[in-house]
Amino acid sequence: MATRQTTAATTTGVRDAVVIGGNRIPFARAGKKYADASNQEMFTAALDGLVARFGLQGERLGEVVGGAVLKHSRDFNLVRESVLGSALHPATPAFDLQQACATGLEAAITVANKIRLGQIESGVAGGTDTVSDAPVAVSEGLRRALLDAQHAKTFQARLKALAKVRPADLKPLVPATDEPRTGLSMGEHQAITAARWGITREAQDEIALASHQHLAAAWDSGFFDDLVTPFRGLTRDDNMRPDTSAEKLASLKPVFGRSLETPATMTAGNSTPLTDGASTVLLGSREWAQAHDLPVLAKFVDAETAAVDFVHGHEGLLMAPAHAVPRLLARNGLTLADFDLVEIHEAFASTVLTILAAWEDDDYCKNELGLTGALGSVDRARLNVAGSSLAAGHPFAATGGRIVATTAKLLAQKAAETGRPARALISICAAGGLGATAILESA
Ligand SMILES: CC(=O)SCCNC(=O)CCNC(=O)[C@H](O)C(C)(C)COP(=O)(O)OP(=O)(O)OC[C@H]1O[C@@H](n2cnc3c(N)ncnc32)[C@H](O)[C@@H]1OP(=O)(O)O
Repeated sequence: MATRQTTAATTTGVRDAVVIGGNRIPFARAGKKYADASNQEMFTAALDGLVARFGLQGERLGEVVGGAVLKHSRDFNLVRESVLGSALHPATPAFDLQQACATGLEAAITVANKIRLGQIESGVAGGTDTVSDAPVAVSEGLRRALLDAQHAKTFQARLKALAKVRPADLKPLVPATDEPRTGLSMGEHQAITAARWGITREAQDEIALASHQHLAAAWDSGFFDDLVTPFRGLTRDDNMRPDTSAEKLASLKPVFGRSLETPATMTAGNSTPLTDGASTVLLGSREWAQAHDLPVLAKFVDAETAAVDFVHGHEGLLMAPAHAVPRLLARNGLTLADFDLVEIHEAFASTVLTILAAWEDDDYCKNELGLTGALGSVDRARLNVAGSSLAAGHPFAATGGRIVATTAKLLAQKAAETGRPARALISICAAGGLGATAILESA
């Protein structure tokens, strides 16, 4: 097992960063309601909804941090441009960051840490992604010819540069969910991991059904009324299928893992659908929230990221959160049983199940995680209780913001219901063998 420098307990001696609230636009099926919406339009809409909700018009915030996984080259300053197009004060700094599907959570970690260190008083974290307006690149041959032609000093030189273009160079490069180092899609990678852990089709469909049922119940109860603002005529996540059933899910044909020796189990129903959308979360110091007369939903306690060597090693592509969480728990003196809520991003239903199985496996925890035995089990009644990415959809960079805002509100509700503090664990896997995890507590 590769050794990793352990981090000292750094959570003391810094002030609290709190989650005040969130706003996202409803998530939309790819190619449907937001087919012609750009990342900038979606992120600005999510941001403006947040500004309106918390009366921040003209406010100069400490920082806005976010990003997109699929970005046009013209969007090099996407988040700053969105701020300039929003009702925030134009002197609000902003920057883009990107950590694949963990982008939104990584943005929240960055903003929370700056607040905790006293570098900023307030900030917004978030993300946006569209597969409908994805950038299409040109081949290396065409790109080189176009650049040479642009730099040519004479008409003849320009023609000479363009004459180098071959018919094969005209083939566009469309983005895919393939891992550059293996050529396998994330679905194919996860199918291998699911087969290795013996995850059944029934267990995956059960997770998918629960996701749709929980999300639909949350929408019906009004839970999202102060977390989502309608956009382009869409008022609810349109990936959600309140009428789906175990029978319908069982009838779907497998789409990933069909070339494996074991039966293929991953379908369109238990995999995240391709989705467009954007999300934002407002964070601040307690003092800033109080001075602005704003509510506090939760405290952003700590975070941990991890990466796995899925290229040369045998670990699954989406298993990094399994490695990050034990380190996060150890640093905070906690066990899995100490969490009232657990939010595990449903990249695929089997991702959730392989991570849960890994934590329950004595040998894996000893050999891969360096623990003395199994990390433990997650009470399923505490898992993704307001639905997750299978039902809501997964606009890659926007998922983290959705999860942080949802979790913070769930924590506030839980604490109010029980009269006791509540704690939540967040886990998000990402392309490239990455994973980001965090702990939130009711304020
Ligand atoms: C770190 C990470 O997050 S990694 C994850 C990154 N995300 C991905 O890799 C995206 C993976 N998903 C995909 O590539 C695509 O969504 C696929 C390949 C799984 C499916 O694509 P499509 O075939 O276009 O999906 P589509 O929405 O049309 O669904 C196929 C069928 O299943 C049905 N279906 C899908 N979900 C459900 C459901 N929950 N209940 C009932 N039926 C369903 C659809 O109605 C459709 O039926 P039809 O053919 O009769 O119309």
